Amino acid sequence: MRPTHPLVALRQARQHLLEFGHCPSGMVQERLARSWTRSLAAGLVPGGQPRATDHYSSTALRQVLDHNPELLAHSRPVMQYLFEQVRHSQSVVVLADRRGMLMHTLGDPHFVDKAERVALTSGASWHEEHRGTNAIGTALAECSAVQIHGGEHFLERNSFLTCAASPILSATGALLGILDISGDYRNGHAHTLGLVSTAARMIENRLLADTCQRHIRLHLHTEPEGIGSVAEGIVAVSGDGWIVGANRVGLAQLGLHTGDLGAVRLERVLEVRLDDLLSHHRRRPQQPQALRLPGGALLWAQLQLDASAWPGPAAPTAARPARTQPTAALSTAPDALAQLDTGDARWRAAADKARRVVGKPIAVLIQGESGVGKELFARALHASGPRRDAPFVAINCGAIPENLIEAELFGYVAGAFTGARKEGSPGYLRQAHGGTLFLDEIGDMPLALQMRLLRVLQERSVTPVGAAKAVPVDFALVCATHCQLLQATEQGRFRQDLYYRINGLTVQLPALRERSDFTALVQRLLAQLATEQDLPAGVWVAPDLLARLAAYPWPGNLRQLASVLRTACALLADGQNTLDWEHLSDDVLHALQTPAAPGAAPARGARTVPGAWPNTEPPPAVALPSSGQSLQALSHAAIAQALQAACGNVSQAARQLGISRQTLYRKLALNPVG
Ligand SMILES: Nc1ncnc2c1ncn2[C@@H]1O[C@H](COP(=O)(O)OP(=O)(O)OP(=O)(O)O)[C@@H](O)[C@H]1O
Repeated sequence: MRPTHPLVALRQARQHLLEFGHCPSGMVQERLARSWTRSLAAGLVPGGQPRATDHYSSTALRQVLDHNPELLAHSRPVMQYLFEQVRHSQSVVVLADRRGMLMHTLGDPHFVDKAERVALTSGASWHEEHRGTNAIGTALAECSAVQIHGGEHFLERNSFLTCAASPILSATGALLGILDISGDYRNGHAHTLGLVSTAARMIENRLLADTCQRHIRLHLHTEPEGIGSVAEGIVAVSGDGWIVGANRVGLAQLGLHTGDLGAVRLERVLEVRLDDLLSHHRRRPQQPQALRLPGGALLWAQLQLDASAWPGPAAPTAARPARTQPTAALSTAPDALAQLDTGDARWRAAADKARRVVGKPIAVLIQGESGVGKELFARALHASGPRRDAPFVAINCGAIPENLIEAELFGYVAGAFTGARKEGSPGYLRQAHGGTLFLDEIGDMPLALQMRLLRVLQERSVTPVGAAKAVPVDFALVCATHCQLLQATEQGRFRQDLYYRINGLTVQLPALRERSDFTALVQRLLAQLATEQDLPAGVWVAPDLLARLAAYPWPGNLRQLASVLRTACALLADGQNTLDWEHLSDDVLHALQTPAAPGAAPARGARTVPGAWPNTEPPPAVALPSSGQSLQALSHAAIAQALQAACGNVSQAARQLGISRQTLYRKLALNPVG
C-alpha cells in the first residue's frame, strides 16, 4: 500500500529513531519501524553509503545463477510480461535470490542509468544489512509483500525510488527469492504491489508444477471457473495420499501451514478418498469435482497427472493402452520414494532408477557416505513395491560381532552352540521371507560369511547353523555401503562373485553438501521434528543462520543436520518459532563460526551460498580449506574442528559430526588429523 502518513510524520519518526534508537509507535507502520530499527542496528547511517560488502563478485553471481536454474527459467517469462505492463513508467523489474542478491533485471532504458547509480544491477545486494530499508530487503526480512516509497527508504540516496516486492516461495514454503518492481517515486502507484504479488504467484505455480510433476496435483477453487486462474489453490499429493506440496492459496483453502506438508494426509482435510478422486478423474478428466471441507464448505477440484509419472489411462494425455498399466495399479501404487524427494536432481535420478526395478528380481546396491539416508531410501523402496506388506529386515553387517553374525543371519537349531536359545532362532534371512532384506555396511561382512551369503543368494535357501536341511527363502535384496565396493574387490577384501550378485543396480546417493535442496530438506526435517517434539507448526531458521548452515560441509550428512536441528528445536523457548544462533550447542557454534576464506569458492560439485557469511566472526582456530580444494578437504577440516572443539574426545566429536565413532576412526585412519 502506498503510505498515507505525511512527509512530516516520516521525518519526525526518523528523527526520533536517530535520537532514541526506536520509532514512537503509531507514527509510521509497524513494519517500517521494525525495518528502520534493523537498519540502524546494522550500523547504517541515513545520509551515508551502503555497506562496503554490498556487491558480489562476478564469480559469486555466476554461482548464484547456477544454483537457481529453475527459479530463473520460470521467472524470466513472467518478468518479461511484467515489464510490458510497466514499460513506460520509468521502472525496472528485478529478481533477487533468497539473500537479496540481484540475479536478473529488465529495465526501462530511461530509468536504467538512474537505477545503475544506486546499483539496481545484477550482483548487487539489496539485503537490509547492506542497504537498509528497501522493498527487496524488507520483503526478505518480513517474508511478505512490501511496498517502500520515497523517504521510507532508510538510505537517503534511495529516496527517489518507489519499490514493490513480493517473496517467491517453493512448493514446500521455502523462500526462494524476491520479485520486485522499482521505479521513480513520482510514478509510484498503489497497484504495483498487487501486480508484483500476482506475478510472484504465477512463478510459484509454475515452479510447483515443475517440482511436483511426479505427484498428483489438485487444482482447487470455490468456483469451477476459477480453476486454472492465478487465484487457484494447488496441492500436490503423493501416490499414497500425503500432502507434500502446495501454493499459498492451497494451504489457506485447506487450513494448513507449510509445516504440515509431508505430515498430513489428504483425507484428513478433504472429505474424499484419493482413490475416488482418481476414479472420477479417469472417467471425466476435464470435469472438476465438488468436494467438501470438514466444516461443510464446498471446494471444486480438478486433478492433474503427468503422463510420464502416471502412465496409463489416468493421465489425460497418456496414449498407452490400458493393459500396460492397469487402472487398479494406479489407485493403489504408493510412491514412498517421492515422499523423500525434496528436489535434488541427483537424488531424484537415483530414485527414478531404483523405482524402475521395484518388484523385479534385481538386487539394488545403494552407495553413499554415512548418514546420507541409505536406509531410509531402502525402506522407501520396499514400501513402494509389491512386497510392502511383508517384513523389511535391516541388518548392519558392521555392528554384529563376527562370531555371532553367522547365527544371526542364517539362524540356528536348538542346542546348536553353547549360549544358543533353547528354541533356536530362524535368523534374519528367514525373517525377511516374502519381504526385503537390507544388508547395511555390506563391505564390513567377513570374507568367510560372504561365501555363505553367496550360496544363499544362488540357491535361494538357507541352512541354519546345526541343521541338516536347507529352508527355502524368498526376499528382495537391497545392500548399502559407504565404501567403493569395486575397489574392495580389487584389494581382495570383498568377493567379486558376491559383488556381482548384489549389484544388479547401483544407485549413488549424493552427500548433503552436494545437494541443491538444502532449504527444502531443513523444512522437511523441521516438520518432522515439530511433530516429534510437539512444537507448534511453522518453526523456521533465521536467514543468516540458514545461509551459514547451507555453506557447512556436513561430514555426517543428514544424520548430523537432523541432530543439530533436533537440539536447536529443543532449545526453543515457549512461543519462539525461529531457530537462531542461540539455539545451537557450543561445539556446533564453533564449527559454524569458522568463516570460509574471503572469496573462497567451494570444491567442484559442492553446494554453496556464496557470501553467506558477511559478518565474519573471530578467525578460526582450524581454517576451512580455500578455493579449489576438494570435498574431502572440506570434510577433513570439519573433522579437525570437531576434534578440536571436543578437546580430542573422539566420541564427542563423532556425536557433533553426526557419525559413528567407528566411521570417525575410519576417516582418521585414512586421513589423520595432525
Ligand atoms: N530424506 C530424509 N528426510 C529426513 N531425514 C532424513 C532423510 N534422509 C536421512 N535422514 C535422517 O538421517 C538419518 C540417517 O539416515 P540413514 O540411517 O538412512 O542414513 P545411512 O546413509 O543409512 O547411514 P549409515 O551409512 O550411517 O548407516 C536418519 O535417521 C534421518 O534422521
